[in-house]
Amino acid sequence: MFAALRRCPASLPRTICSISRTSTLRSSLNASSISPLRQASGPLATLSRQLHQTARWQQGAQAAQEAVEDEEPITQFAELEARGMVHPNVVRMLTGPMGLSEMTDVQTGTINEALKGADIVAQARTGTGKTLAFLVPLLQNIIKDDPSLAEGRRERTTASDIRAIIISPTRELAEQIAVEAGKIVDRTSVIVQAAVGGTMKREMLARTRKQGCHILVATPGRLQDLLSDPYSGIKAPRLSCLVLDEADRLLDAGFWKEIENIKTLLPDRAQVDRQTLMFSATIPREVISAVRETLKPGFRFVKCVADDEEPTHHRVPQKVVTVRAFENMFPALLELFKRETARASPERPFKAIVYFNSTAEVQFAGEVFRGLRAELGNCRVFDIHSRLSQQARTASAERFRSSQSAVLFSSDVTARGMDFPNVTHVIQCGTPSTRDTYIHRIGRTGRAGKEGTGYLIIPSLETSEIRYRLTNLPLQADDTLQTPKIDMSVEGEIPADAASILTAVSHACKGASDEKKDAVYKAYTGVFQWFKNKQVLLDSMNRLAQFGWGMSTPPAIPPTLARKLGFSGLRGLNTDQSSGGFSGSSRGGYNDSSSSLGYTSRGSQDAFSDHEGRGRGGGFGNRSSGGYGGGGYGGRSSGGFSDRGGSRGFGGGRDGGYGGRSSGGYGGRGGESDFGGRSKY
Ligand SMILES: Nc1ncnc2c1ncn2[C@@H]1O[C@H](COP(=O)(O)OP(=O)(O)OP(=O)(O)O)[C@@H](O)[C@H]1O
Repeated sequence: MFAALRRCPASLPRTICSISRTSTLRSSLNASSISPLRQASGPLATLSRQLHQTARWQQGAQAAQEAVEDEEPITQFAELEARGMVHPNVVRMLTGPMGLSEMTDVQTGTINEALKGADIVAQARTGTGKTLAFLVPLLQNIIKDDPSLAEGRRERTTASDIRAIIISPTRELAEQIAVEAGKIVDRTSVIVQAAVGGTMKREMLARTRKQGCHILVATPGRLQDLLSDPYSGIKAPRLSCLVLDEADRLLDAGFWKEIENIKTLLPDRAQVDRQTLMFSATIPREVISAVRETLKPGFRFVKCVADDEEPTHHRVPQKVVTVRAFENMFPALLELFKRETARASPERPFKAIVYFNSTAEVQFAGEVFRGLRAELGNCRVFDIHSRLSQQARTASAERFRSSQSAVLFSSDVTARGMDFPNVTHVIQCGTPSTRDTYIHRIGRTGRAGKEGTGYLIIPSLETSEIRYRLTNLPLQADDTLQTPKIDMSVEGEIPADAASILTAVSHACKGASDEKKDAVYKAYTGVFQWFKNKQVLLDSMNRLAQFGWGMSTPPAIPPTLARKLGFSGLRGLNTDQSSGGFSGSSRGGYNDSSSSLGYTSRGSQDAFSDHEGRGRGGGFGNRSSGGYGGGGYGGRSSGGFSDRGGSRGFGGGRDGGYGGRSSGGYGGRGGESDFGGRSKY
């Protein structure tokens, strides 16, 4: 019942409010009685009609508001108009062009309360309509304060009359929210502007000065810059609402300082009353504790996911594929793409987002898989990450959004809030940095009631880590792919289709730029900082360079950096940046045949034994299906990787084969590209 949504006095311990769908009560106020239109013509007649409509609506709204004060909450958008709670020019956009009728739980839980002016912290699963849950009351409250804005007369306004500010952690999300806001204000005079980093500040300012602004959607850095710039002209002296979308992210260490600075640039709340709305799919307890003092007494915590419930959607199965080693990752990805593309239908084409934990991996995957498009039925391949210009980021996002079938390789710039239509698969390569990151990423599929599938592909050395990081999630082991199990370092017979995948990936990786491989190699040292056994990590990275990328010398790590990473003195470490080239000599401590370095099949088994041993202790998800936590994959029999069909060899010495010697230089690198691992926003 809605009564479960309790008031949360700021001075009392936090109240966690749960919410459930309620039955709809018919309103005593009929929509047609609110805004009857008289026949008239000409601009004056139109203006008079609009003012009359607004005046009538205001009267109706007041009466209706009083009548419904104690009624059940509203669950249909149309009722917001019928009960006089939201202006018809807003509601009819929602129910008309936007095609919405029933409100989601989080909308029911927040819109009613936010319309009354309460501060709100709302937590609801991904893709459940949180954006409209704050946009609708925010807009209505602006109209309530200034009814002349309800009509679409487009009167001139200024850049210094901002009534609401919405802050989003990422640029793409800010732009998306601004587009959504632009839709619902369409029949009003309310003006929406977006201000995001990476775009021309001058252009934004010129546009905003010309058109004015009532609702500003911004990223923290750009907002702080605009508000603190005395010449920007951007001001919010009558600010009535502040929204923090993805609030937990905005309040974590990465943005906290900027948000605090922004608050000092806003009107004093003692002088100008302001509503604060905070939304996210994940709101840790600490966030509530941290913000309690800054919220008005009586704020509501609308929690649409109970603590003991899974935070992800039941209709999104989530599978974990464990690959033997780093070098199995891309073959597993290609095998999965091929299988899922084959299963797709014209009604439901394959559309996937693939997340990696570093920008370097995203860039490399983009290059490699663009070279493999023929294997994917020519489905489009995009990448998006913080190293692209904002223009290129926006272009990638837009192209992916409008594609029927495509793969988007992404860093966490798209992990939160992005509403790409009809994403069928979210594939996460490597364990995400936090459980919340996993939840937000998986939330890019299965949105607004649709189906979707999640895959997590992890190297076996991460098995114990995911049990630690990804608790209380419905993860299921999946060992239906062939390539994850193949030991690339030993010869053995493998099925023809798997061999063909390995060959294709091998060619594509060998053809990819050395610079990107170097960047991935260094990025791994950051991504896997948590991994204690540095020798095992280095061995695994070197296996990737050798068997995955066909390099005879692993990329170099400068001595100073090696020291910082705890890599100094490790077996197989190449610190010689000037060695330049695939010498195959012992200088880099790495070549195809050097068994002393532990790159024979046995050596690699040893490298993983630590984790395989630990994996045995627990298992994960559906243990009976095997393959996860059940120990390592067995060694291969000798005999050479060969295509069973005999058409394509996969032997160590063959061109294009794994472990083959490569020609071409591997020069020393200037600078440290992408070191530090985790992708930035
Ligand atoms: N009441 C509704 N009925 C049907 N669809 C809706 C409704 N409200 C919103 N939607 C649609 O649902 C999709 C997801 O909405 P939205 O992006 O606001 O989700 P979200 O909860 O903010 O997700 P995230 O947690 O990922 O940020 C959008 O395409 C939106 O148009």
